[in-house]
This record gives sequence, C-alpha cells and structure tokens, in this order.
Amino acid sequence: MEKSHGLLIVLSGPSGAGKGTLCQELLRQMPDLKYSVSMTTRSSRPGEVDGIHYFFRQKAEFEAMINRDELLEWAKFCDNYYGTPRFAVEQAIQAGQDVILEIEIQGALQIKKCFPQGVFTFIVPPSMDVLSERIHKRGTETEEVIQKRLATAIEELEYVSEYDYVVVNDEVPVAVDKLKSILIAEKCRVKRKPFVFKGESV
Ligand SMILES: Nc1nc2c(ncn2[C@@H]2O[C@H](COP(=O)(O)OP(=O)(O)O)[C@@H](O)[C@H]2O)c(=O)[nH]1
Ligand SMILES: Nc1ncnc2c1ncn2[C@@H]1O[C@H](COP(=O)(O)OP(=O)(O)O)[C@@H](O)[C@H]1O
Repeated sequence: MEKSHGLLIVLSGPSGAGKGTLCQELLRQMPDLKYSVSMTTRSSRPGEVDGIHYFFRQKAEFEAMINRDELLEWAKFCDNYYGTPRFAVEQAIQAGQDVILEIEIQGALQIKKCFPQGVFTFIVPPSMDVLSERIHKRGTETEEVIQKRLATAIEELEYVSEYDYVVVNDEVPVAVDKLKSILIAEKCRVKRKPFVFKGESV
C-alpha cells in the first residue's frame, strides 16, 4: 500500500486548561507523534528551553518570518506573537508522520482553512473556577496576565463549535485516553482528503 500523509492534530483551549500537560503525556505514550515547536515573542518561563518548548524570538525576527511566509499560521495572543514554522510541519506530514500543534483559536482557524482535513480538538477545564485555580497554582504569570488570560478564556469557549472534538480535562489519565482514542479512530478512517501543500496544485 502507498504510504499516506500523516495526521495534523490541532489542540486548542484556554490558558491553563491543561493542553501542555495532556500533550506531554500523549507524546510519552505515543512516541511516534511529532510535536510542532512554535515560535513566540513572549519571554521564556523558568524551565522552558529554546527550541524545545518554543523558539523564543524578538518581534523583528518574527515579523520577518511572517513576511517570508515561513509560518503556517500565526496570531497575536495577550500582547505576544505566536506562530507555527511551516517547514517542519509540512515535511513531517509529507513523510507520513503525525504532527500535533498546540495553538490558540485564531491560528487553529487559519489551519482549518488550508488543512480542513486536520483533526481539531478543544480542551476545556471542568469549570472556570478550576481553570482559575490551576492557572494560579501553576504560578508562571503575574496576576495581571492571569486576569487577561481568564477573560480571554471566556471568549475562547465560544469557539468550541468550530472544532471536531471536545475533551474535558478533569483527570489527566482519562483526558489522555480520550485524546488517544480520537487519534486511533482518525487513523482508521477509510477516506481522508489528501493534503495540498503550498505551491502544489490540486
Ligand atoms: N496561533 C498560535 N498559537 C500558539 C502557538 N503556540 C502556542 N500558542 C498558543 O498561545 C497561547 C499562549 O501560550 P503560552 O504563552 O505558552 O501560555 P499557556 O497556554 O498558558 O501555557 C496558548 O493558547 C497556546 O496554545 C502557535 O504557534 N500559534
Ligand atoms: N487534570 C488536571 N488536574 C489537575 N491539575 C492539572 C490538570 N491538568 C493540568 N493541570 C495543572 O494545571 C496547570 C495548567 O496546565 P497546563 O498544561 O500548563 O495548561 P495550558 O498548557 O493549557 O496552559 C498546570 O500547573 C498543570 O500541572
């Protein structure tokens, strides 16, 4: 059988919903899955490593990448730029590897336009109180930034209907099992429209 393209999995959800936690566990359990390392202009948090968690870049460099069309999608979120480097994702999918993108909604909607065959999954917390509690406990942002993110979260929840799947992150193992089930089912689909990459004709 001819080798098919990999899956493009898009994971979104409010800040503190648990995307990073679930993604890390999913990658541990599914080591063939490739994590797309995003580019951002925000400062690194303690423990975050350039090139592993994000590519941390200055605004000018980020804007130059936008101008060279080197980002598959990008968005401004809470005063910083975030974007997906195009090359690594396209190369992996073309090689048959499944790729996971952990991105916010504006970016996910851009991806949906160019790759509607992606698997769009939204992570939600069990409640807004739990979200607030988790984001405070994480302790990585100032109170001002936390409040901005919680306000943004309420707007973000309106977009669940744009996604194919929604997973409530109550218990980590349960939510990870759900994500795994989604991926396994998606990989068993009989029909999927092929990806058309930049510069290729349909
Ligand atoms: N559009 C887009 N959003 C991204 C990208 N990388 C990360 N994000 C999103 O940007 C938002 C802020 O991320 P971050 O500053 O790491 O905060 P956190 O979600 O609270 O851990 C989250 O919703 C991320 O999913 C990207 O490449 N593109
Ligand atoms: N199911 C869960 N139960 C309890 N705490 C969780 C759960 N999922 C994530 N957390 C914690 O909540 C905080 C936010 O999770 P994180 O993965 O950083 O969210 P996001 O990447 O969506 O911003 C972290 O401190 C994480 O350890």
